Amino acid sequence: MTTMDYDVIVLGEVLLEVGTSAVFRDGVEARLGCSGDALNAAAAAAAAGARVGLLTRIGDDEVGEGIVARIEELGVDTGLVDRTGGHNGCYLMRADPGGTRGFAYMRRGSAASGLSPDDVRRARLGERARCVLTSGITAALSDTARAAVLAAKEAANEFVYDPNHRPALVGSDEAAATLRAVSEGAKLVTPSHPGETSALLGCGTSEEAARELRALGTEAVAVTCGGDGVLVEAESRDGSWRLPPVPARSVVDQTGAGDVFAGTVTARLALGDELPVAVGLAAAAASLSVGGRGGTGGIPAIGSTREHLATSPGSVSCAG
Ligand SMILES: Nc1ncnc2c1ncn2[C@@H]1O[C@H](COP(=O)(O)OP(=O)(O)OP(=O)(O)O)[C@@H](O)[C@H]1O
Ligand SMILES: O=C(O)C(=O)C[C@H](O)[C@H](O)CO
Repeated sequence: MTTMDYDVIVLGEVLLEVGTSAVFRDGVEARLGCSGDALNAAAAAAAAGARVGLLTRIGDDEVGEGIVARIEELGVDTGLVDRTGGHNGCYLMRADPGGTRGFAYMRRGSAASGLSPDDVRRARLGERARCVLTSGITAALSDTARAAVLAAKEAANEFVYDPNHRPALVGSDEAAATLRAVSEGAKLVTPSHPGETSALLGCGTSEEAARELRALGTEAVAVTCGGDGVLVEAESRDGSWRLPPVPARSVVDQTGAGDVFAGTVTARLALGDELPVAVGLAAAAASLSVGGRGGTGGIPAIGSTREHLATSPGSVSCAG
């Protein structure tokens, strides 16, 4: 096997994150961070042991400097980052005491919304990465960003897609069309249930959604069901199988749990784990991540993830 520069390249936008525990008003206390589904997933993939590059555009200003420094601090390579003109995207994130969140975006016209197939061509994904991970949020940034997602699907050796539907960014018909366009031949698709399975696939159960995506030609599907575990359907198995929930030690903020799942499972598959092992580790990492604040606040190192999975009731083996 030839040596590649990266195990995983993640395509998407990094956002400034302004986190509060109250509805926004003048003078409310807030916590500033860096997040966005692409960074959350890339950081999780790096924490899971992969060599990860982020393919994105970041504003060529002081805020952008801070964002690049944070990406590197999270163990993610910035060699594919284009420091371009324009402002960085931002979002207000409110986490209620139970961990449920609300988002408000300020990202229209952001630097990363200029992502295009040219960025994908320049990155030489097929030569440089075992696996590419991107999402419905990336495709919703702009028409050119959606084209970049489609180009990434074509160029990638292996392609993982997290539908991450955000109705504030894109209508469900367009998001569903993108999901259908990228599903054929994808290595893995990770919709969440019931939100995305119903809005994008019109399915009432996780099993139905998994079957629908498999019929579109996806090699494997992992439907994430919040605290209720993960439903997996793959080529190599008879029908579907369900990973029991990996109970969280504490639930502070569920923002980014799905991104941590997607980043971890992609990393572990790229590193050669079998699907059941990769899914188990991803669920354990996501379960730990809800104990921290913000999209990158609670991402565990792989050792803690393995230990958490091993001590979870009904745990599956994570050897290897
Ligand atoms: N309360 C919880 N307890 C344990 N594990 C959780 C909990 N919430 C989420 N998880 C883990 O995270 C995975 C992803 O969660 P979920 O299905 O809510 O993703 P999501 O809606 O895509 O999240 P996001 O869009 O914020 O990234 C779940 O399958 C589960 O493994
Ligand atoms: O990337 C985005 O658009 C976000 O909404 C930021 C959040 O961290 C992300 O959605 C959590 O999954």
